Amino acid sequence: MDITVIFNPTAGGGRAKRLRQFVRALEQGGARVRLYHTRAPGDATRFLRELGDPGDRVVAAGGDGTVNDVINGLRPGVALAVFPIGTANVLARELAIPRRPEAAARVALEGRAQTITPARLNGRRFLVMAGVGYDAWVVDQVDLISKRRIGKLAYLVSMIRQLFRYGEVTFRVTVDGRPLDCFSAVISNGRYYGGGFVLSRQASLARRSVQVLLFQRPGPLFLLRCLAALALGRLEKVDGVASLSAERLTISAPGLEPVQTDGDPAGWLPAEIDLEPEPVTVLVSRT
Ligand SMILES: Nc1ncnc2c1ncn2[C@@H]1O[C@H](COP(=O)(O)OP(=O)(O)OP(=O)(O)O)[C@@H](O)[C@H]1O
Repeated sequence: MDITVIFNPTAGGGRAKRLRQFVRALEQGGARVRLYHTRAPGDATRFLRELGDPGDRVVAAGGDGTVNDVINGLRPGVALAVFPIGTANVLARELAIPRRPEAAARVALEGRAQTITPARLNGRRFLVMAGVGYDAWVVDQVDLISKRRIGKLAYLVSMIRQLFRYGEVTFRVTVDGRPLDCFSAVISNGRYYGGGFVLSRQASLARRSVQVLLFQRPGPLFLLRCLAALALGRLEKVDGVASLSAERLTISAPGLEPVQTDGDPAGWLPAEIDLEPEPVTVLVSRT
């Protein structure tokens, strides 16, 4: 079996030792491994698009941002595997992909094939979620040097800093033709968010739709209530949070507003979100 491993050396603050253990386990399992170290954001997409034949499967060794770069360069019919060595690894958590190198290698070699439907933001695929407003500001303003040093805590610092801006900007989100206003929105393709928190109980990676969560009340206090509810997995029960299933939506705002997908900066509004026609095959644990 031929496997291409795309390794992001910056993911999770650097995990070279774990990568060596993972590659060794793949080779001991009989695979021929081609290893590529990414050099910059988006490099994995370019590399895979230019590569003639990636082999039987492509492994994204990194966090959600690395998986995002990989699925944007993945050819139809090639299976994706994940070695979760990023900071949050939301997708791997949702699909129960193990973190230990030997166990993750076993899944990459002989896991069960599961099809999932990527969503798209302005034509670029994402798997986990997209956001505008508060969470896009948090991602946009996170200090990358602190992220390397203190990991998830860097997000906490950015979250506190951005809290007081929440409510200043009104977004227009048109959900399957229905115009709605909000102060932030998260578009979720999967159930989890920011690690192990359940964002939406209705979302599913297997379903051909996304779940749109609209935050329709202003003010930091409302936002704090939402964050507390998120921690308890009850965000959709908060008065002032609307949760709608959708196949296509557009988002706009008066000024220059950032968007995030899968936890990384993804350009600026306006945005159109829809679903990829072709599903992607991901390898998951058999048990
Ligand atoms: N060599 C590189 N130098 C700098 N950035 C890179 C490099 N290779 C990839 N990237 C970018 O690094 C960003 C972060 O990667 P990734 O999300 O995989 O790790 P993480 O942030 O630690 O994990 P998670 O998203 O699960 O919290 C991605 O946007 C990716 O495009």
